[in-house]
Amino acid sequence: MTGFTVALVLVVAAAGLLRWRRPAWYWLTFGVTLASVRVLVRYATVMDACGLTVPPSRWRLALARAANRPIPEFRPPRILRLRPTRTGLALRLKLRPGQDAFDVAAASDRLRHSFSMYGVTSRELRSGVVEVRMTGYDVLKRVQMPSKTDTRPMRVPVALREDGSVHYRDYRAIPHALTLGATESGKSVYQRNLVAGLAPMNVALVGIDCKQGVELFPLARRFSALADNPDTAAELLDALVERMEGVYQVIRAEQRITADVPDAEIAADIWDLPDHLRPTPVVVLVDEVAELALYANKEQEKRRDRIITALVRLAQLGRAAGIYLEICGQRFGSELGKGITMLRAQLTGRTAHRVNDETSANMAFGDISPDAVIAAIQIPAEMRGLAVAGDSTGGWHRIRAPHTSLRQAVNTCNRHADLTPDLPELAPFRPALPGSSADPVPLSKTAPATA
Ligand SMILES: Nc1ncnc2c1ncn2[C@@H]1O[C@H](COP(=O)(O)OP(=O)(O)OP(=O)(O)O)[C@@H](O)[C@H]1O
Repeated sequence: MTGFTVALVLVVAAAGLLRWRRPAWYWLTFGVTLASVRVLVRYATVMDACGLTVPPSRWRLALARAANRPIPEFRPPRILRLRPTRTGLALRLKLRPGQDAFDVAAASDRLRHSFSMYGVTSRELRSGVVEVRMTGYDVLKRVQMPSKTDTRPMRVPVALREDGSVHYRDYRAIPHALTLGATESGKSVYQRNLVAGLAPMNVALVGIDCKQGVELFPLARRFSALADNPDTAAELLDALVERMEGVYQVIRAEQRITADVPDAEIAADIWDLPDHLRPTPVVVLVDEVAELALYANKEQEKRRDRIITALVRLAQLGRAAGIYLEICGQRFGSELGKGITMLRAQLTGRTAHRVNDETSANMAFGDISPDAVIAAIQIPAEMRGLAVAGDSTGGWHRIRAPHTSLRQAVNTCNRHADLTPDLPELAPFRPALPGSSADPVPLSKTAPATA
C-alpha cells in the first residue's frame, strides 16, 4: 500500500468513527462539505424526481423551435443561496411561476432521503422565496446549544428545534405559556432551562411549587418570592394581582402626563414607559398546577376558587403590567374544575412533552393544531425531554432542551443572585436562602413517633 492509500484509509476510518460517535463534529469536519457538493450536484435531478420543476415557458419553447434547438428541460426553483450551518444546510430558493411554498413543504420527506440528509423542513420567507433547512444528523439526540444566541430582553434560548435552529421562549411575543407532560417526561428540566436562561436578565422570578418546593426552592437565591403550598400560593397570587393593579396605576399616571404633550408616545404597557419608571417584569413559574386546583372540603374549595380567579386575572391583564405566567403540569383540562378552560385559553404558548393519552395531547393543542396533537402522541418514551412546542398561530416544532442538571441550574442562579430584585409587595414571600437556619429540618425530627 502506498502512503497515500494508508492516509486515505485513515481519514475514511476517522470520518466513520466521528459520524458514529460524534455526529456534530463529523458534520463540522467532513459532513458539511460532502453534503454541499451532493446537494449542488444532484439538485436538478432531485427536484425533477420530487415534482418540483415546471415546464419551460411558451416563449422559451418558441425560441428553441425557431432556433432549431432541442426542447428546453423542465426547470427547478432557482438557488438564491446555499448556506452551511452548525447542524446542516440552509437552501434559499426562488420559486418558479406556478409553484408555491406548500409544494416544497409537501416534498420535504422526498427531499430528505434524495439528498441523504437527516431532516428537511421548509418555510416561506417572502412571496415566492422559500428556505429549505436540512439537518445533517439528529440534532435532538444530544442537544448542544450554540455558544452565541440572539439574546434580547425577556427572550430565552430554551431548547433546540429539530431543524437545528434555536427555540426561544419570548415573553413579550407570547406572554403566558402552558407546559404539559406525563411524569418523567422532562418538564422540570425544561423549566430549569428557563430559569437558568432568565437568571442573568433584569427580571423578578416568582415560583409556586406545590411538590413541597423540591424543584424551585434549591434555586431560591435568584427568586424574589416562593410558595410551596396552596395556602401560601393563594396569598402570593393575591399579592401579584395587587402589584399588577399598582403597575396599571403607574401607566395611567404616565398617560395623564403625556396626553397633553403633542407627538409624545402614550404608554400602553410597561415597555412604553421611560426606563426610570419601568417596573421590573415578573415571570411566575407554577409547577404541578393541578395541586392548586384540588380540594377535599369547602374551605379548600374556596381557596381553590381564589387561586384560579387570581391566575385568570393575571393571565388576562398581566401582560401590560409585565407579569408573565409559565404554568406546568401533567394535565390541564376541564376536569380540574371551573375557570380552567378560561385560563388555558389565555396561555397561548404551548409545550407538550410525552403524554399518556390523546386527551392530554388535546389539552395542549386541541384548540390550536390537530397536527401538533398527533406529533405529541408520537413522542417516544425513551426520548425524555423531547417536546412539541406550538402557539396560537397553529405553527409547531419538535424541540428538546439541553440536559441541565439541578446542580448546574443552582450554580447559574447563585452566580446571578445579586440580580434578584426585592419587590415590596412580595416581601413576605421572599424565600429563606438554602443553607440558612430556616431550612426545613429532617422529617424524622419534625414528626416524632407517638407512643
Ligand atoms: N432534555 C433532556 N435531555 C435528556 N434527558 C432529559 C431531558 N429532560 C429530562 N430528561 C431526563 O428525564 C428525567 C425526568 O425529567 P424531569 O424530572 O424533567 O421530568 P418531569 O416531567 O418533571 O417528571 P415529574 O413530573 O415526575 O417531576 C430526568 O432525570 C432526565 O434524566
